[in-house]
Amino acid sequence: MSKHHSLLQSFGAVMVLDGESRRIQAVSRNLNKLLGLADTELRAISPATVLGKRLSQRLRQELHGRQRLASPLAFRRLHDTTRLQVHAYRTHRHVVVEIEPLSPLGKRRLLGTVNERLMRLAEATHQEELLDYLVTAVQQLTGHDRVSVCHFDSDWHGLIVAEAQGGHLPALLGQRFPASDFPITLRRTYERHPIRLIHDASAHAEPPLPCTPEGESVDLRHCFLRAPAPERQRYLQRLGVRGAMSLAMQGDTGLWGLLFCHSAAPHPVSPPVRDAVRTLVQMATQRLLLLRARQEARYLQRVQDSLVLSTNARVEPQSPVELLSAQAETWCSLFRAHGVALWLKGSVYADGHTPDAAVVAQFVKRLDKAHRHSGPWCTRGVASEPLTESLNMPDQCGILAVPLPMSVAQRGWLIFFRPEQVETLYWAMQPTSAPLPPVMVAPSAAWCEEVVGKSEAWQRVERLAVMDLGEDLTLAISAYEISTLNMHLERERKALAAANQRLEQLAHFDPLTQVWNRYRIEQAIDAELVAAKRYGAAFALLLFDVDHFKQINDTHGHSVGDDVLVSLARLVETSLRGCDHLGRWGGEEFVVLATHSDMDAAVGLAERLRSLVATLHVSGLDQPITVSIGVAIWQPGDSCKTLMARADAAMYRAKRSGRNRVELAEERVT
Ligand SMILES: Nc1nc2c(ncn2[C@@H]2O[C@H](COP(=O)(O)OP(=O)(O)OP(=O)(O)O)[C@@H](O)[C@H]2O)c(=O)[nH]1
Repeated sequence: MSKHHSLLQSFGAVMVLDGESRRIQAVSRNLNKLLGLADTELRAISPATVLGKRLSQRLRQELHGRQRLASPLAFRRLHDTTRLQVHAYRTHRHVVVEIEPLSPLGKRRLLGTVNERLMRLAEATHQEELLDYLVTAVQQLTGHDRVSVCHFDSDWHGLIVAEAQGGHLPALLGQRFPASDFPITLRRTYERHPIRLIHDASAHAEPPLPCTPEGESVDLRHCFLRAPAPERQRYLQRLGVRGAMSLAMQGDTGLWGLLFCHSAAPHPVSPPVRDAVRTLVQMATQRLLLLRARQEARYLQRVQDSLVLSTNARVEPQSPVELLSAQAETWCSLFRAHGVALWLKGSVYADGHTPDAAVVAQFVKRLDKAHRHSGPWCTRGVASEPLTESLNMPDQCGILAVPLPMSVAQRGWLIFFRPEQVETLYWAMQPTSAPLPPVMVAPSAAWCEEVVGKSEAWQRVERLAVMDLGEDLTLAISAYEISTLNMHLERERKALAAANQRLEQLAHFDPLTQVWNRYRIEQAIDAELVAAKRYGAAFALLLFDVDHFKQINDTHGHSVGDDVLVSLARLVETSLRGCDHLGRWGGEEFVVLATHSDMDAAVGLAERLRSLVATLHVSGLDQPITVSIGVAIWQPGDSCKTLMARADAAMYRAKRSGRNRVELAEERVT
């Protein structure tokens, strides 16, 4: 335990009791003065002599099983007008009682003033207004020479953001205190004891006097009256400060800042004023957090408003290139960036000031390895960051990159770039490590430093917002990929349908005449045979053959022969009923399947067709075209083969009987 942990400031007095709070084991030297006791009396006192019987009993009760008094107790000693305030807490072995005089300040008046200040604080709508009002109000209450608010940045450097000046100390507004001024142990202390009062930094600190022979050193680390550590004393001296009070401004994620009250001369602050300042600071901090939360919410809303992508994308999906060219400007202004790149499946899409595509790809490769989790990655010093220092990014200083979880195996990246922002920082006091310039400057003189090679810092809210944007973009790109995939599928489906149709055509139609081929007409005949067998519905087959076709071919050429076949098929097909079918049986032979037809109807149809064909005129052919037709009527027990054989025989009979005729097939002998 370092020595100063058992030294005390003298603006109050301390009594160290045993663990039972029954016996005094040590007191501070000034206790007798505070209580108006003779030095000789000190050795013989008990808690009851100091506090009175009732209060010492109450103290024992309240500390029973508790670490500290819930709130201070006030008392007045017999025959004495001074009111005193008592605080007490337990250490490992002792109970430490701190006693301070209460100034006869009009408590009512103080309350009224504090209330009025609180109301004003609660009405502030901007951080600057709020803090300016806070420092002014605190200075009026405590009378310190200078009251400042110091805000910590993410590196724990403190910037003085508001200040009220009484004139005796130099201004610190806009200056910074290095993080080394606020070591972690000091910051932790503020979590436990949000207020620190140093009445006189130069005052001689004293150890408590042991009152019993076994009196041992007491740990006064948590004592409000503890003396400042020697290094803190020196620090304040360098600042020209003797009286100091500081209060923690506790944010939701840690210490937001500190409120400092400094005076060039020793400066006491009575307990009620301290309480009032503490209330004001707490209220201001709450208000501050609320204002910041509102500001962040407004910013996030703006980012949300720009996230129409996913909704739009569902209606009209855009490609990554389209997305980027439509949104890059908005995104860059939201994230205060001068360039943005989108890395997807090995391709880089970029807008604004970005490094070369090859450099982006290299960066992504490293990032993918080094940064496995789903949150964003950022730096404000590309050249000094191990991941990026060897990459050629001359125009970039800051990078904010968010992964896009496109698939389990592969991530895309959305990357924002910020330029360098040369910043002049004003530091409070010369650094102790730096040698002093030959001409002595006041040790408290500020010095300024130009910070190069850094971009503006990426704010917490920006890192949150970029995750929203990343998610939205992932959705938009996935929607686009799905729609492109669907488009391909649709195209393939159509191509397949067309191929199927072609296949069907080839399989079922005669390529020359476009009427059914033999295979298809046979299928139709078989189907008709099944129906006829089941329902007894008669049907007929008409087999016809062009007369002297060889001679047409030989005389006029094959192509005229083809024309004859095509014209004939067209003519016959168009003159048939919808329920009858025409098929090419082979060569110049055709078959008509006449459904629901008995002998009369079939012969009638054959005759009609025969005379119709005789009227056919084909260009390049001056002779009439005639056909010989054999008609076979379905009989129970018929197959396609037997029916066709009968029709064929009838047709040959027609040929033999002089052509251009219809012959009815003989009935099958059963
Ligand atoms: N142009 C053309 N000719 C074909 C086609 N298919 C078969 N032929 C010809 O049709 C002719 C049929 O002749 P034949 O079987 O002797 O009969 P025909 O000359 O019509 O005599 P009859 O039937 O007895 O009146 C042959 O010369 C075949 O080459 C075809 O698709 N186009």
